[in-house]
Amino acid sequence: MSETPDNPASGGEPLQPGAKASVLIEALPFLRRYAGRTFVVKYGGHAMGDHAAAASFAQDVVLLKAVGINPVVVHGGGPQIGAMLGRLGVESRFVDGLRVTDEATVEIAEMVLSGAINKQIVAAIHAAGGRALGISGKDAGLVRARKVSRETRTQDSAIEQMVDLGFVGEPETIDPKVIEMATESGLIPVIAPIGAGENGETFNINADTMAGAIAGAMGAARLLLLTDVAGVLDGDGQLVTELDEAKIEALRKQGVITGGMIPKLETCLSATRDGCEAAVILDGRVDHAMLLEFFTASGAGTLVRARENG
Ligand SMILES: Nc1ncnc2c1ncn2[C@@H]1O[C@H](COP(=O)(O)OP(=O)(O)O)[C@@H](O)[C@H]1O
Ligand SMILES: CC(=O)N[C@@H](CCC(=O)OP(=O)(O)O)C(=O)O
Repeated sequence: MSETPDNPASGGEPLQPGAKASVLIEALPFLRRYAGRTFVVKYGGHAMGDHAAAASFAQDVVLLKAVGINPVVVHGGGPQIGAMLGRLGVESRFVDGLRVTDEATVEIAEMVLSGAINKQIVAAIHAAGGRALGISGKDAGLVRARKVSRETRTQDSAIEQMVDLGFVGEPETIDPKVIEMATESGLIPVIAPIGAGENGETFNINADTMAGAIAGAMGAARLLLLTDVAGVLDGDGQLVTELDEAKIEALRKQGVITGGMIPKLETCLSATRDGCEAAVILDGRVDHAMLLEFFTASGAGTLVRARENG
């Protein structure tokens, strides 16, 4: 389908000229505020969906770049790693949202993340008219990782025990020079959540954690976590539009925040403590979710800051 101004790739009725002008005027304060700033976008495996969803995501990223914002994409691929492990007959399990990663698993995780998915996203950005550079945390010393250990409770024991997660890592140091070089050259960095350890070993890093560490180290204006829910929901299933550390703690005590949302919110808090201005959890399945978040006054999803007005 050809993309003319009156035949947008996203479909729908063309806007009247007056409405088009209003949309652009509404975006003006946001364009002025964020020009030249870095937005770290975490694109999760669940949010990737089908070809159309990937194309819509890529268009948003290219548009951000075109208006002078510097998008940095960090991607996941948990479901896709799971599918490949299944095809190869390798069993997999999670502890507190982290995949227990033995030698065979880390090899497959790197192949899926740095190979297949990274290049699919690069291709989608190129198809949308941008230029992307696909790398992992291993490239140019971007992420030095260290091993993660977890204390957890087994079903039949009340005692916390250390669980060896194998080659699961977390960023220890970040050297964002390669990101800055790419950005200054007009490229959009697309980063797979794989890092190298002190002795050259490969570590599998949770993609939220990777994105949060990069956003914090770069002092990003925003960390955007695209997932498969509208944002953080309260006990009545209603979207919570703003959260700080105290409110998160209260929701946790009520048992409202569970599963993958716990590490996600921890990532948001640590990124904002480290220097990222704010994090937003939003629904990556919604067409053009990022544009709705950035360029409309009402925003979308849940905005997280370490402190209220922080
Ligand atoms: N209070 C909450 N609000 C929204 N989602 C929640 C909440 N508590 C737990 N969740 C769960 O967190 C999930 C998102 O985390 P996760 O599955 O790790 O996402 P991703 O794979 O995109 O990183 C949601 O699909 C939902 O099942
Ligand atoms: C250690 C660990 O759990 N790594 C993740 C990396 C991918 C990821 O985080 O992908 P999503 O964002 O799509 O969940 C994994 O192996 O699934």
